[in-house]
Amino acid sequence: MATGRTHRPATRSRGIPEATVARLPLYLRALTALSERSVPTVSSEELAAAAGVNSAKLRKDFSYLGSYGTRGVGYDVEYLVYQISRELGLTQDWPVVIVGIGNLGAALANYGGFASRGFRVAALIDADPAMAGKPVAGIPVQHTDDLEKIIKDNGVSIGVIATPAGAAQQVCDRLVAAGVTSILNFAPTVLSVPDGVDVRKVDLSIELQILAFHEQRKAGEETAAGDGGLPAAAPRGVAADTSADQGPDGDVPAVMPA
Ligand SMILES: NC(=O)c1ccc[n+]([C@@H]2O[C@H](COP(=O)([O-])OP(=O)(O)OC[C@H]3O[C@@H](n4cnc5c(N)ncnc54)[C@H](O)[C@@H]3O)[C@@H](O)[C@H]2O)c1
Repeated sequence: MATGRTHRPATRSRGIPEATVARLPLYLRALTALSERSVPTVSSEELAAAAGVNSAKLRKDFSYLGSYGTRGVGYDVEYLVYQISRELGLTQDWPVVIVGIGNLGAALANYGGFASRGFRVAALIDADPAMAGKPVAGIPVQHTDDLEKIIKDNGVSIGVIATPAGAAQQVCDRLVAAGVTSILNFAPTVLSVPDGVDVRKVDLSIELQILAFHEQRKAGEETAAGDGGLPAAAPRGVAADTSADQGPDGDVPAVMPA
């Protein structure tokens, strides 16, 4: 039984390391922005800067995709978008269910960024009978009594949990029993899942706490500098790495099965 996240070997079956897989969405985001500006090619240095990654690492990552670019020209933006999308499994449609349609669940349902990245919100599920049938983002909310049927009918493998913490494990268990194998958890609790189920946790308050830690250090350094003494904390080249390539524990994140 794995807790919170599943443990996978550092290298996936197709030979692409997990750390590379975790950076692919960063490249894709940068490449999509270039594509929207109709930029035809990009150098590894430019793309690395846009993605916030070291350029040698980027070239190594792309070598796993069999993409080496052309000397003096760089990488073909459209082709790389296609290659990375294919590698991440984004060239197919992924039906997603959101469970818990309160403030957060409704905001997620209204977020257009899922559909544009191939994640179709197939159903919204909530335990409150008063919400059943009410449309949110144009989709009628369905009651949790029908959760298993909804998952099966829609062939859903990805579930988003936006319930209160106390309900999250039970919701998770039902999703997994119904066939969901990837869970994005917004509830502030650690979920237990069987092997083979991937869990990604999003917690904005943890991100804020990390920023607060850095703010505190900065304030300490300023005070010490003002005193004319040594800095209270050694200056630390803190990479502003709040990107998704690191989980909150600094581990390489588990990824959704492609
Ligand atoms: N990860 C983050 O950064 C972040 C940010 C905000 C909120 N949250 C968390 O997200 C969750 C939702 O927050 P919110 O503000 O939307 O709360 P909310 O109270 O507005 O909504 C919760 C919804 O879940 C439903 N629900 C309760 N038990 C359920 C169950 N067993 N099955 C299905 N639905 C159930 C409720 O009927 C309600 O509609 C909380 O756990 C909160 O702590 C996380």
